[in-house]
Amino acid sequence: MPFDHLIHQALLLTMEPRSRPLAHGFVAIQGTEIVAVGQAEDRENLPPARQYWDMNGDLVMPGLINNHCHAAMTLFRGLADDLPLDEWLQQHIFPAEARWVDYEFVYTGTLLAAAELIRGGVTAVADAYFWETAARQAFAESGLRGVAAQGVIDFPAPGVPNPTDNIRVAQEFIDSGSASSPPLITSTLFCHSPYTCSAPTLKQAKDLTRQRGLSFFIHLAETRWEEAQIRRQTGLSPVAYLDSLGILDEMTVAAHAVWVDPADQEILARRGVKICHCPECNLKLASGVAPIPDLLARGLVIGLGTDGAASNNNLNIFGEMNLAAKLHKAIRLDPTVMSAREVVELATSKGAQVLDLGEITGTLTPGKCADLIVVNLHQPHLTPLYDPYSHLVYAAAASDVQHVMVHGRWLMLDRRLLTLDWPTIKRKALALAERINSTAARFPA
Ligand SMILES: CSC[C@H]1O[C@@H](n2cnc3c(O)ncnc32)[C@H](O)[C@@H]1O
Ligand SMILES: [Zn+2]
Repeated sequence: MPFDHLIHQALLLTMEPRSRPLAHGFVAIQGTEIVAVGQAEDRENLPPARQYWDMNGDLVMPGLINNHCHAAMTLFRGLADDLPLDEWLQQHIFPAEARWVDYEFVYTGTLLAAAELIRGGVTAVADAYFWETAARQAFAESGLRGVAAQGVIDFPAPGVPNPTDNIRVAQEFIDSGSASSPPLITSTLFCHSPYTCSAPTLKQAKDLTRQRGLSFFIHLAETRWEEAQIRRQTGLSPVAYLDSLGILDEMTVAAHAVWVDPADQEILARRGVKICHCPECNLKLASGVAPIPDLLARGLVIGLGTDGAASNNNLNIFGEMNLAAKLHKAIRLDPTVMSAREVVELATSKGAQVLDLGEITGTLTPGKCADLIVVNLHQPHLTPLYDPYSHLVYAAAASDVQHVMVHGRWLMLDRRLLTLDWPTIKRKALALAERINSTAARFPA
């Protein structure tokens, strides 16, 4: 029986442990699944395919994974810049969210984000926001894989005016997801932070995700302000505080982990907490630099994330790879840390493990889902090529992604989006932005 797609004549990165780049590589796909991977000479025993895709030497690799995003915040991009996190959040973003964020805002903003993510080679994303049912719907339409997490915070929030309802709303979101959501999207919750969620809220939220076997997400140890605040309130660091509540385990994903001293690092490693490194957002908000080489040396599983477009200000994982590779070299005065290969692993195979999707995606392996991207190497800035990992991290751009496939389905071919109606998304996004712009009290004090 013929299989569906044969992607061939590729420079292939499978991203399996210890794998090497394969020249004249191929990937055979049946339905949603990869059925064979190899080099030209291994093709002889393969049945014919329904469709052949000659990549003419372009790079084929697993899709990139964005481990931390607030997709709908694309509609707040550039609204408030050049501020520290506490001021950015409390005086600008929370008031703007209170005023503007509803189902339609989140739906449109997430479609806008999905377009940017796909065009940047992302095939799986972990999102967290309010009105997350709208985000889940938008992701489902886009064809992206991902985790949609309903935000939990002990303040009035969009769609959850009374904070005492926050866990109930998250539970309903999770349960409606397992009943009806498309198989590519997992539904869970995201506790905003140790400084905006009370101890009972954190414990209830963790209990809920434990009962359902889901990942628990949180912004953790992001700023020096947070560190000082939690120490003042509890006498413990943010990491030690969450550990004292029983929150930390291998199904906990901590975004940022900037202010983690060796004792915190030891706790994170012992509990098997997964980390999402967001270097660009941490630089822009001047939050600091997470000690990623130390955390990697302790064996933690780490992925990369952009955070939202209002604090980054893009959803570009190529940019995160580039920064993650260079930042730690400069801080440590050591160019050997964070090799290009290691950084591409964070953006692919390790990123999938962070989202508990390691069995499903993150490497080009027979039996896993066909989530892959094709990078156009036939360009001046990528010619000649000695080391594909080097080009991906130090030379390539998001716009070099030519084709994107998720779950055996092309989402983009020759940079044309196939699942999303870009003119409609653009029109709706501009209409919402016009309303935001026309308000005199854009930044209520
Ligand atoms: C419950 S998650 C959504 C919530 O988080 C806010 N947010 C976005 N980026 C950050 C960040 O880097 N640190 C803390 N909070 C952030 C977002 O505006 C939503 O209110
Ligand atoms: Zn965030």
